[in-house]
Amino acid sequence: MLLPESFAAKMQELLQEEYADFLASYSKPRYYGLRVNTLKWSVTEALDKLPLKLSPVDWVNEGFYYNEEDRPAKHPFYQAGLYYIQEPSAMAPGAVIPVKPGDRVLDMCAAPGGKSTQVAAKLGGSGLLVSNDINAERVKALMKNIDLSGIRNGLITNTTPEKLAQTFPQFFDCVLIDAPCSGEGMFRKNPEMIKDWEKGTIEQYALMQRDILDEAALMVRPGGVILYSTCTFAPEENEQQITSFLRKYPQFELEPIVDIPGFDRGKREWTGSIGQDYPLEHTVRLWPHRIEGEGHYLALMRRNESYVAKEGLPSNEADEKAGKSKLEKTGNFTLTKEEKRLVAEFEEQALTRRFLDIQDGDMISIKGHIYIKPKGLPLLHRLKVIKSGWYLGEVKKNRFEPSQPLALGLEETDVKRAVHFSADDEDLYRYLKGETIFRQGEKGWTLVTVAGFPLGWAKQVQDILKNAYPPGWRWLT
Ligand SMILES: C[S@@+](CC[C@H](N)C(=O)[O-])C[C@H]1O[C@@H](n2cnc3c(N)ncnc32)[C@H](O)[C@@H]1O
Repeated sequence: MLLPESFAAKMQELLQEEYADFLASYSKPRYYGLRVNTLKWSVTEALDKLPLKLSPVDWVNEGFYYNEEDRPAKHPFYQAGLYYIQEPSAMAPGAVIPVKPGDRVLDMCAAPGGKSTQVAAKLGGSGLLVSNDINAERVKALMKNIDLSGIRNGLITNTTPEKLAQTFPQFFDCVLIDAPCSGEGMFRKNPEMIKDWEKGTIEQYALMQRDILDEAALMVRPGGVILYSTCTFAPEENEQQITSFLRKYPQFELEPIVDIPGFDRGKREWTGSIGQDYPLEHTVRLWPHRIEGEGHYLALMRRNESYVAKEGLPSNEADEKAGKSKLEKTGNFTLTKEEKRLVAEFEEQALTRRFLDIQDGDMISIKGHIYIKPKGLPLLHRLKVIKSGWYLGEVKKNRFEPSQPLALGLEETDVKRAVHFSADDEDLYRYLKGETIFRQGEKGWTLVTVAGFPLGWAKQVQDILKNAYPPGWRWLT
């Protein structure tokens, strides 16, 4: 691989005697990884049932290497959200972030959802995950991955960090910033990134990262953490960025990231004189010549409990009032009597449980689209909200139509009717392609599964299983 000359020269200067090994790593093939989605099954069950040759990634219990030719994204288990395809080093931030069930977590730069889906598994269905990205196109992929993974306690937004900070002052236990960066660590995985790098973007990225970090600082509760990560080697975006942050926000302190064989420590010496007072060796560097994965940097910063905050928006009554009146104008979120009746009718016909037994949240209607919205959220009127919790389906004229995220967030035992296909059943492939399937069954909405794991809906009408697999999800070949 031909590396840009100035990049190579800078890395040689930084790495010195290690540079030869670093350079040699670019002649080796990249690694392929997947992460088991423990919201849906355990690692043991996955290892037992996945028809793939897997070997463990050292730094994440759910992470595995697979062989490229096995193409796990082409297996129906992928369509059931049983694993996420993720570059092994990219699993590190989600592995080290100290999220526990019940936490409130913000993933500020979330698309396409690698870290969000990992964090959601750590939350185990409780607490709140807000996944945001500023890029509307990328948010579509984020939404699909959140849906696929069966995440029910997630809010997806497409907004600026500034607006997030106005909405969520000192709100989160953990804020994850998987920052936009110059991407030097991804040259081997994606050589296209070299072209972007050659446009000379390190300084621009460093500014963007600084702005994102500024807003993040406002959203962490005392005692909470920020996990900052990049996939670049440039000290300007890593140790130097973190040093500037710590100088500006003395209420934050670096916390050591667990020692994992092969991980290197952040370097004070790469900050000139400014970083000398900060324990940058608590931060972590992943190098392609030291581990089986690409380049990354991680820093974990905890907000001091006892620090008296001057920042953060105090609750402002006038502002709350304006927000409420805007919400009232844009739609009343309480279900109408008719909507309640139709949702209850669906529950009665198709499910073994009531929605509100399944998750602790409020059922809301946004123009007939029914969600279970996580409890305890502030007013969201400043934000472009893409998805408010678990999307159950739509009330149409005289009927309720269940959604794809509903199917993927259910368990086999939650439904009255299901058709179970094995992974090699030809009818399963017909279903995934959107075709009608001829088979007998009891009339009504039927969950379709692969080996018991939900894939989507079909509607049994006489001897036909009418396919409700969403057009955008269908297999084309
Ligand atoms: C490294 S990628 C995130 C990858 C993602 N965390 C994952 O694991 O799949 C960085 C993301 O930051 C987003 N981004 C860039 N500037 C942003 C900003 N100011 N606020 C929020 N997101 C931003 C980009 O659209 C991009 O999707």
